[in-house]
Amino acid sequence: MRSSLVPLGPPVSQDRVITSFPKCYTPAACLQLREHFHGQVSIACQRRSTGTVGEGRTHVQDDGPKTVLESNTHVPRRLRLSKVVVVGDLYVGKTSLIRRFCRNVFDRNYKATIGVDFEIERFEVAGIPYSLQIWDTAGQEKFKCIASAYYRGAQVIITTFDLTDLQTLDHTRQWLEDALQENEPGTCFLFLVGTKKDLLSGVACEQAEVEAVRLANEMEAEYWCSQVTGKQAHV
Ligand SMILES: Nc1nc2c(ncn2[C@@H]2O[C@H](COP(=O)(O)OP(=O)(O)OP(=O)(O)O)[C@@H](O)[C@H]2O)c(=O)[nH]1
Repeated sequence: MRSSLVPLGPPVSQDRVITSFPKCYTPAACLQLREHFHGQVSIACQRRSTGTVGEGRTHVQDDGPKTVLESNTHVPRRLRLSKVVVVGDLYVGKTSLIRRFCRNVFDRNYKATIGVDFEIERFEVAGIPYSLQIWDTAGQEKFKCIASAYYRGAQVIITTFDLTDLQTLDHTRQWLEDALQENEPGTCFLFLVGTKKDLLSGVACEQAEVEAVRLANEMEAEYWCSQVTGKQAHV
């Protein structure tokens, strides 16, 4: 079935088109992909998940109700969008992580984030356009109150620390607490990300990761590590 939503902007890059799903999230579970699903239910689901998308009309014809979502390019449509907030101490690599993910670049020169910044990354999930709005916050204490104004309404909180500096891991609990304070309990997916894995190896790395996994379990977050340098970038 053809997606009835009008994509905004240029086509989504191939690596952002998601057609395979983890167990339980099969394409068959997506209403918009079911050929014989009742049109009115499909349109209701599309509306529900987007708020305002789909200025559709329902035509009742002789052979039963048929729903047509018409693309009206003059009417701005709201994107399906999730807000991701990245927090953590200064210099741990938040900006580098986001820039590698969104632009596939890495810069060794440190330029402190002033306040906040954000990137929009577009995906296509089961034929439906979907975007992540990724907020990069400043780690410097003096910008904390500016950055924290942007924590509200997050669906995902990524708390970062530097694997080579375990003090930054100790501080993650506070960063997470601050971000959670601005959001309804139980509404955010939580991740703890250890950065700069390329700078650490052997026992030191194992020890840092054991500690991080333990803390992630306590925070009910999922632990990941990253290295965003060179061609071996890995998140
Ligand atoms: N070797 C290595 N260096 C990294 C990695 N990620 C970031 N860096 C370096 O670490 C420094 C700090 O990175 P940023 O991404 O600017 O740190 P930040 O957390 O955004 O800093 P603030 O904006 O001050 O909060 C930069 O010099 C980066 O080049 C990594 O995976 N490996």
